[in-house]
Amino acid sequence: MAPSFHIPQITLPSRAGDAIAPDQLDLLRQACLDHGFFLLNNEDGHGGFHIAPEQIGRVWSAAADLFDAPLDAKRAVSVASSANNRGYFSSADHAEYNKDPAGVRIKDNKEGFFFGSDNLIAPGNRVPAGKAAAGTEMEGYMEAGRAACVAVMRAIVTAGLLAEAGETCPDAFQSRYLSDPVYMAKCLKYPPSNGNTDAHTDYGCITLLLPGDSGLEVHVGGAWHAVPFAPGAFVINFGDLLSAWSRGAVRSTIHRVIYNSAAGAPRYSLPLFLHPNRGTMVRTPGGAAAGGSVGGFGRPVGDGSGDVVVDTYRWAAAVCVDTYSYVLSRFDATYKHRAAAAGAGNGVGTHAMGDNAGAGAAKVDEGTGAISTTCAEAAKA
Ligand SMILES: O=C(O)CCC(=O)C(=O)O
Ligand SMILES: [Fe+2]
Repeated sequence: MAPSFHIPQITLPSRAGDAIAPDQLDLLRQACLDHGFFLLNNEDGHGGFHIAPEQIGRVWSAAADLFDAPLDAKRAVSVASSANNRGYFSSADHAEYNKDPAGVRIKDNKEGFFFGSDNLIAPGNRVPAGKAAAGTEMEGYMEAGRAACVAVMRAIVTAGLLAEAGETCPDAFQSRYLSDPVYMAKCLKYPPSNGNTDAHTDYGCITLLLPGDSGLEVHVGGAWHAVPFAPGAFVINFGDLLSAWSRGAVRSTIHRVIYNSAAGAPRYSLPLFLHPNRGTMVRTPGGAAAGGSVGGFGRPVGDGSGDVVVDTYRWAAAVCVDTYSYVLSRFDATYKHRAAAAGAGNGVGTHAMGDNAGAGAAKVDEGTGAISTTCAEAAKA
């Protein structure tokens, strides 16, 4: 049966250990099971997560400032000329990745700046000459967004969605996997007409998106649905890695952006992608090859509606995935310069795992499985 389509707006505490309201936890759990999208309130009061409106205002100004740099200055810090995958990119720097279930093609024509945490390949973000202040603002926003992602990951564990991986304690989960997470943010700009992002799934654990306008769509129940735009709220969605980690309980769903502005304004957006600490191994469920259901959640491979969650099960066999190598493998698959480097054999793009179990098998460590945890906080939930 096709999942129901409702995108709830949820309030979560930002402080580790603060209780999550039971009704909010229920909404979050259902959204994860159905389609993996919800809106996260960014508000103060009743313990709600809060990034100050002043900081949000500053980061939007910083985004506009970065793109205002002359094209030459942007190209001088091209992601293609960086050793750590940082800097300016356009659709020309990306490999094709359209995943529209019906094969519909839209032209991806956004541009962006890629920022990352220091533990992602090597430290050092790159911004055009004269834009250092905007870069610092983006880095400050990434820190605030990282905390929001950690709060959501704790809620996922509290909601029991990682129980099949043996993870039921938010404190243990946070200290084991999120004490020094790997993360990246993209500062994106879409043109006023036909501003698009191809249909895709995100590949990591959690995406915290600050959209500047409507245009985001998600494929559920065989059809595209608009994700509501609520100014000031974040959109949260989940990637292939968390979907696999949760044995399919948390959905990684195909989405895209189609943007046309009546006012002739560009669309800016700020997605932030969080991955666990380097060294984290995740045991995936397998099952895609057998075509059977996966884990006690009984999630079938696809739901017959066309919004096949096949990437959830990108690993046909149950394997232990080195999450950091996996992230790099996705860079190799999606950024042309990294694929080229891998082909040239210079060692930059040699993480050829992730898309198929065969290549991933080199990274398998079957001895590293999930670790059971229980604690009072989970028991309370
Ligand atoms: O710009 C948006 O609203 C969404 C972008 C997105 O899906 C992504 O970067 O993964
Ligand atoms: Fe995305």
